[in-house]
Amino acid sequence: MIEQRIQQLRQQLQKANYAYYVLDNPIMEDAVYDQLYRELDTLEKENTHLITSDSPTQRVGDKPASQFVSLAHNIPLYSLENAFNLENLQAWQKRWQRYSEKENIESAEYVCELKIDGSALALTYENGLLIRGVTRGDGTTGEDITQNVRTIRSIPLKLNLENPPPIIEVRGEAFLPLDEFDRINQQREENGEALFANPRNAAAGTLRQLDPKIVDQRRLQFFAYTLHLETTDINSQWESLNYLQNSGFLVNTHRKLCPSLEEVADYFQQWETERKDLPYMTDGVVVKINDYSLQKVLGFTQKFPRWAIALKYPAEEAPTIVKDIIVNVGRTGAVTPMAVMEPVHLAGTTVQKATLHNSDRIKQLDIRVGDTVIIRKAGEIIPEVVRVLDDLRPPNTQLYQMPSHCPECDSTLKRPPNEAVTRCMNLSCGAILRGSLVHWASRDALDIRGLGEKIVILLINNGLVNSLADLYDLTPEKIANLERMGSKSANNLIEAIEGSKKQPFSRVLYGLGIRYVGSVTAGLLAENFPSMEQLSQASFSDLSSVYGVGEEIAQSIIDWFSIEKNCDLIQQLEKVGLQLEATKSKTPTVDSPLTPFAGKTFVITGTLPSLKRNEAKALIMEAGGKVTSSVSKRTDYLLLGENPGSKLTQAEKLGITQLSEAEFLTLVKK
Ligand SMILES: NC(=O)c1ccc[n+]([C@@H]2O[C@H](COP(=O)([O-])OP(=O)(O)OC[C@H]3O[C@@H](n4cnc5c(N)ncnc54)[C@H](O)[C@@H]3O)[C@@H](O)[C@H]2O)c1
Ligand SMILES: [Zn+2]
Repeated sequence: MIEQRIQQLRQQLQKANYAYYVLDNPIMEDAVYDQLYRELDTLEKENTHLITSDSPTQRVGDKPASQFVSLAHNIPLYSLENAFNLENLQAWQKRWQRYSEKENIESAEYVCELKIDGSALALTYENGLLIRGVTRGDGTTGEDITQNVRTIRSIPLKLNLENPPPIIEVRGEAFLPLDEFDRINQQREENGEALFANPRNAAAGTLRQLDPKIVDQRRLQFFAYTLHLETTDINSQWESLNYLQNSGFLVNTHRKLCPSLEEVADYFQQWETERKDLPYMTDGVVVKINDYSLQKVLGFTQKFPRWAIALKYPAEEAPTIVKDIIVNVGRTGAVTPMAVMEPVHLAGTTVQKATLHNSDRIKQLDIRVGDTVIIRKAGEIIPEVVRVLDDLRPPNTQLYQMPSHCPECDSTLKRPPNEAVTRCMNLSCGAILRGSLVHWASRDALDIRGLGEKIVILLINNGLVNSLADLYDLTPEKIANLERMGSKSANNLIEAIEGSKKQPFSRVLYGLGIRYVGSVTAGLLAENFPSMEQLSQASFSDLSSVYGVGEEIAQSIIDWFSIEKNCDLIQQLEKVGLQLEATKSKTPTVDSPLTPFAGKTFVITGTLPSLKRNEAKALIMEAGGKVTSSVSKRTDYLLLGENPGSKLTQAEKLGITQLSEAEFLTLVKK
């Protein structure tokens, strides 16, 4: 079993290496590669008899492709050990201290450098003149690309030194600045050529272009970070960087000399956000022991220097193994398949479940229990399975079939024509009732504190609640005996339920959980149809002609009121005293502190860093403002997110005030 996993991981990593190093066209994210690599490395360490010399853990990079002359490096170019968090970093410090028998020293001086995501080069200067430029290749042999290297403007052809040493070797990273990367890809798109996956691969591909003229047109740059020089004057990495800078190289200015590991941690955290504003890609921080004599004591493993480590930033994609596929029935009856996975760290949290959306998506992915999959989490959304790594599939897996019956109530599941979603159609299904109650009590709906999923399950299982309206028949006596309840919390809960009767009509409407009727739509509907009576009588065209209410929503409302059970529910809710009519809306006064945007018109464009569109809309409306979809002279504010569209251009033309999410939120909170 383990032997087979090791075999499969090796094959998968070799394939990835070939695509990455030889074709400059990666087949997976770096973070996914890194994690599969770690899995292999751990398995090999636990089973040392299974290590083979051709394993990807035993060598650096891959053999270069053959168009260029191969050259052996005088001094090998090593890879860097990876750390993925501050604990890894501390463990590394302990390791090198033990190795150097310097366990007693508190710490050491470290040089922190940004880890530039490009391609490593080794440059040789004889008597101050550039004579050779070689790629890293597999670390021992690279390709002679001197002609191409000569086109890079930040690489001096002649060193800026009065008495240059007879021979010096400089290493550093060739990279493409982001704007240049965009320009090249734009041009490639216009020419119908394949696009580069990322700036690193574009840089590596460019360096290995056979035509130096093309290389010259793509403005590669180079940061120098390693100096090999036979001299006694330079005793540390920090001094060598300054020497490189004085010799005419571009050395990254964001380097920092840190007296201890705490400063390293600060540097790492600082650049986690600031790196996003840099005009080039970085994927971490390289930490190097400053003192050359200590570096010498530590030396190298087969692959890495022991005196340096790359601390990488968390990724949004990671591989993991599927342990089970389950389905979840939501409050609308929608059946959502979910993958249950080996827990994995992703963008700062541990993840165990990912959505598989629906049966079409499952078919498309062909995901099976036992598969290794890549999951992704973008922003705050539930993680999803991006794809299956076929090469890592164990033998004898079974095709996954969606269940034909509801796991809650056992009624037959249906998939309406033209819909991707499978549904439980049984309106008395326990899952639907449970989901409806939780939604009813949720913050944006009736906001009933203390009525969470656990209590809802208890109420249903004890036969106390069979519909939303039953909540209002509960008494402290009826619920005081429930598990973990007690008389105090029983009283509180009943009080909270009672309090929900004062919640405005729009919240009741939202709380009903009619499909597509979110809290913003509920607000719009309540404004245009100020009572449940009026809403239930509204025709399709009445509904769909309301600004912001589309045909889909209109149909969904009509469908909802056509179900007898729903109409009964409305009657019961009316009887128990919920607000089924809107109270006269007060016109907000301009300087009311609760309505800082009274009468102001907003347009939202781009992706906001933390708020969803609907949340932003709701905040604006709560603060007395309104949201329209296009910019005009009447627009007061443009709420500006990332990748804005033409609305920004329009707003700039009209001189409309722009707000970032942060600025907006401070105004809202005033
Ligand atoms: N996506 C894939 O399929 C795939 C395949 C193979 C490798 N990879 C990636 O490549 C990595 C392994 O490649 P690697 O051996 O080049 O190691 P590495 O990228 O983890 O670290 C070594 C490299 O860092 C670079 N670097 C940037 N700034 C530096 C600085 N200031 N000081 C020193 N070095 C600096 C150098 O190019 C050096 O060669 C993996 O961790 C993985 O992320 C990805
Ligand atoms: Zn059901």
